Amino acid sequence: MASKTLKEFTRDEVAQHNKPNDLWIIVDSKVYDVTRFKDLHPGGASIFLEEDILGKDVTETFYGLHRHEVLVKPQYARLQIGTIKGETSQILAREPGSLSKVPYAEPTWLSEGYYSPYFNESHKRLQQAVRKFVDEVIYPDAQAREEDGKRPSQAVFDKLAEVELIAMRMGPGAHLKGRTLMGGIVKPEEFDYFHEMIVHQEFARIHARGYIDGIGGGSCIGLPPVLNFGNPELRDRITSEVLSGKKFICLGISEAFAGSDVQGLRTTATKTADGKHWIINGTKKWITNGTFSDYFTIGCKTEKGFTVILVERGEGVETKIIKTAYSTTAGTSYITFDNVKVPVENTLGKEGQGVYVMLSNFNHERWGMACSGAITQRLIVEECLKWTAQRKAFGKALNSQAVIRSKLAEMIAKVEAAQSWLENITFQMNNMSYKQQSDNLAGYVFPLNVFEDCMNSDETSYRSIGLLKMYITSSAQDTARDAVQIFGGRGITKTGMGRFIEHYHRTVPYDSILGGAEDVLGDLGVRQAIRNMPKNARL
Ligand code: HEM
Repeated sequence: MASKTLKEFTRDEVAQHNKPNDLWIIVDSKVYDVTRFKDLHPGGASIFLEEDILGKDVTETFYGLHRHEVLVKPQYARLQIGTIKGETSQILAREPGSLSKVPYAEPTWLSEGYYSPYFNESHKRLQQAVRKFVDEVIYPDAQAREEDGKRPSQAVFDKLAEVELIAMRMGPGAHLKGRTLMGGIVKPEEFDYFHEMIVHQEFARIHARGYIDGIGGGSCIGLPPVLNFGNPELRDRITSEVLSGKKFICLGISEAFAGSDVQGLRTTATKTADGKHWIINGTKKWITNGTFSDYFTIGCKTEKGFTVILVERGEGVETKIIKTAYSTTAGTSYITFDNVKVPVENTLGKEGQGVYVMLSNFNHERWGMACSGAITQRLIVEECLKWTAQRKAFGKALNSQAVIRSKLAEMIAKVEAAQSWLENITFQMNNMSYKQQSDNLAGYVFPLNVFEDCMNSDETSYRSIGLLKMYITSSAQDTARDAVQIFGGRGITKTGMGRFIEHYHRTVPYDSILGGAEDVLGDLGVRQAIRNMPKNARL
């Protein structure tokens, strides 16, 4: 609207423009000339010709049918010709980087007037900067890519790399050393799991589940084995390429033949006669980011057992897209390896000990998913609180119905519980060594039947990350179902008012399957508790 001078009108003046060939309306103290637009209106022309619309204030009707973003789009914003004298707009689009004032739309630590024992000034600085970055850089690309299904734009990866967000998404550690994080607002040595939680939670605010995986789902799980088990040359080269956003890596374990059952995997790696190379044959399925990855951290069967090997894209490697319920922007792929020759130096960890390599990042991955799962659920609470306040049915706001309030109560309680539990676990992680985290928060889950013998004999784990993730993903599915009921037909429609609800409901099962299926994780948590029952405990 910057180029157009807006005039001021009285409500009486607007009311004069009440004919089909001269039609103005008022929305939130702004005056729109919709004379020509009415014939292009996606909701039809006839609705503008009603007595209560022609020349009238239609704010309430408008917000019962449209998201505010409609008026912000340039093609519709230009319909505004003026404002009402002496009035100011009440409804404002959220400023990039700002916090929501809707109750429960933000976790307690970001809500005005509340306190938290966990977060300090550097956490707050990071949260503000990442939220602005997400609003300005990631959200627009995420929404466009969800539409066209293409991979996230390289320009976004370049910007992510510039502020070291790709590195921060890997969590605290040596890979952050010497890097300038978000323009220097957090020092690498002070970066802890709460900082990482902030990054995951802010990223998850884009209402685009496939895109979240598209901008780094593969590297978050494919790079750690290289970081922790690759030889120094390999580790440094690949880490630098991936963290600079120039190259991409993914983790390939599951196959059409087997997922959790590693013994059932069929991809083989056989050594050449001179012992210098592996020859890899086999397939992988459901590999996030596979279609655009340059590197593949894959599980193979070798003479000595399960082994993890890094494969570079080249002769014999083919990737093709798998269409899943979420967007192809995640690059979910089917991969074939036909006689792929790989130097033995690309072996990650020891031959036959791939299970340790694979398990080493499992807890971290699950916890990361719990971070984003807790926040996407919260976004749905915000959508529902807004919708039930602005939508009228039987002459009253939806939230005046007890049955609606009861659903909202359930949703709010779940999301608050999820975040509190997550923050507690994150605090434990910050204060524990890696071994203590494995012993006390995780235990091995994948696949229990085969690798029971891998478990630490001194394991004391019973505050389980697995149970936390199970709770978040199962309550998320309840919330998705309730939200669809609240939004009705709009909750199953890909455009308009309920589009984020439709998206959430369609993609919410991802978190309950990826990184450990919900039931398996729940069972693991209870088994750990049972194993840790004191021998002398009696009623
Ligand atoms: C400046 C004024 C308006 C603009 C720019 C506008 C724009 C739009 C757009 C873009 C849509 C497509 C759905 C969406 O993306 O949300 C739509 C749908 C619709 N609009 Fe409007 N509109 C305006 C005013 C109105 C008014 C005053 C009414 C009510 C009398 C109305 C009734 C509808 C209806 C019934 C639909 C279909 C909604 C659905 O499918 O659920 N519009 N409008």
